[in-house]
Amino acid sequence: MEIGVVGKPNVGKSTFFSAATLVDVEIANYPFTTIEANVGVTYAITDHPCKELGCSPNPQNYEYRNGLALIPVKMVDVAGLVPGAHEGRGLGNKFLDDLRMASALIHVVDATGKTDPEGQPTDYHDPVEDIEFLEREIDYWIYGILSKGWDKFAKRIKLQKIKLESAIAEHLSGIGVNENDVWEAMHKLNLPEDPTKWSQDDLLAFASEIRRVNKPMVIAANKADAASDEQIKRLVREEEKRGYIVIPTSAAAELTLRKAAKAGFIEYIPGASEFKVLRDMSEKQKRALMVIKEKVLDRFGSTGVQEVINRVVFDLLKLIPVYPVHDENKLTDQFGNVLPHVFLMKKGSTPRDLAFKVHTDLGKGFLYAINARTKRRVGEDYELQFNDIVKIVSVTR
Ligand SMILES: Nc1nc2c(ncn2[C@@H]2O[C@H](COP(=O)(O)OP(=O)(O)OP(=O)(O)O)[C@@H](O)[C@H]2O)c(=O)[nH]1
Repeated sequence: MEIGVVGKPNVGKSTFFSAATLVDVEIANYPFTTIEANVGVTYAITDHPCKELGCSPNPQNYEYRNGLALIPVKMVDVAGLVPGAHEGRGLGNKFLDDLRMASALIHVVDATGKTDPEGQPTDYHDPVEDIEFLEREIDYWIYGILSKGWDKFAKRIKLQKIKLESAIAEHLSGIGVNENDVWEAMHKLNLPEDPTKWSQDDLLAFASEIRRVNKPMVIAANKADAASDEQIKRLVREEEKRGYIVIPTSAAAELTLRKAAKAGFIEYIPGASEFKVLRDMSEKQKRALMVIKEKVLDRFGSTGVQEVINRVVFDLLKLIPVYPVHDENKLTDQFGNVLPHVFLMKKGSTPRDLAFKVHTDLGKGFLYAINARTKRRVGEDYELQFNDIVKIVSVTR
């Protein structure tokens, strides 16, 4: 699972990515390694079960702070969004390759409107247009993949009576589309069962629908510190009408706060509405932090960056944190570590899905699970809940 950060030049995309991935904690057991420069680790942050249960955890694949769980998530800086990217213009191909891997997107726009479509300074450019522009780029990209050899493809499917959803899903598997996505898109548009009857317009509409289900997007209305209330209100109103989550952000403020925290000047937990000064600073540093407090934290409640990440993980991707344990009474693993691991599971997942995520053998030998909160046995049909603590009982153990 990767979150892609996209945006045209100069909107603050790099600042957003740097801020989001600047972490002052190192976790030994990331479920992934970062090898490329544009790949980083960010955190989804939410209440930890110990906050409610009064325990003291020994986290191994996440971080714990003040009752919060910081859960690592992979983030990719998707560079190269320029008009015509879908045709390979500019960094187009690299752009599309990074896009292909992303499960969800954060679209960073300049809420002040002071950046033109090519990323140059301007008096006013409507950020709403940037959002429509990115949608079009992605739509045409998917359409391009689909329409290539479509007639032949459609005839073959019809002739050989192949299931349409699975054939299209296979055709689009390179961008992470599955049969369910295809089914959803087809039914929403009421497209004919016979693919030879699909027009070019149908294909484009279908591509658009696939984009909606396969590349869900949150809008970061960046440089909010420099934007007027009116500008932000309008952007939020326009885009919420079109189904988007829009969050005012100040990536620059978040980067400054995280750097100051990393250097030990302040205590700051991403997403917080305040910070605590720990050490004496120069006048200049103090002033910079004062400005952030007044222009960003007091005005918006936070810098917005962490909220964007949390909304992507918990609302858009509908992931829920679940903690597997060995001992449902002590909430520990075999070695006595309290709630050592967390897994982000798709909402609707079952204990068996969790078992498979922990280890294939555990999944294969799955018998039942115990909900550590209720101490009740739950079966395969149980739907895992946010912050569940679960003991898996398997024949392999
Ligand atoms: N006022 C304000 N300025 C910001 C904010 N975020 C970024 N900037 C400024 O916007 C300019 C562009 O930021 P970058 O992060 O380099 O923009 P980018 O979108 O990554 O641009 P490229 O690297 O050219 O693709 C820089 O001068 C940043 O300091 C913000 O939240 N508020």
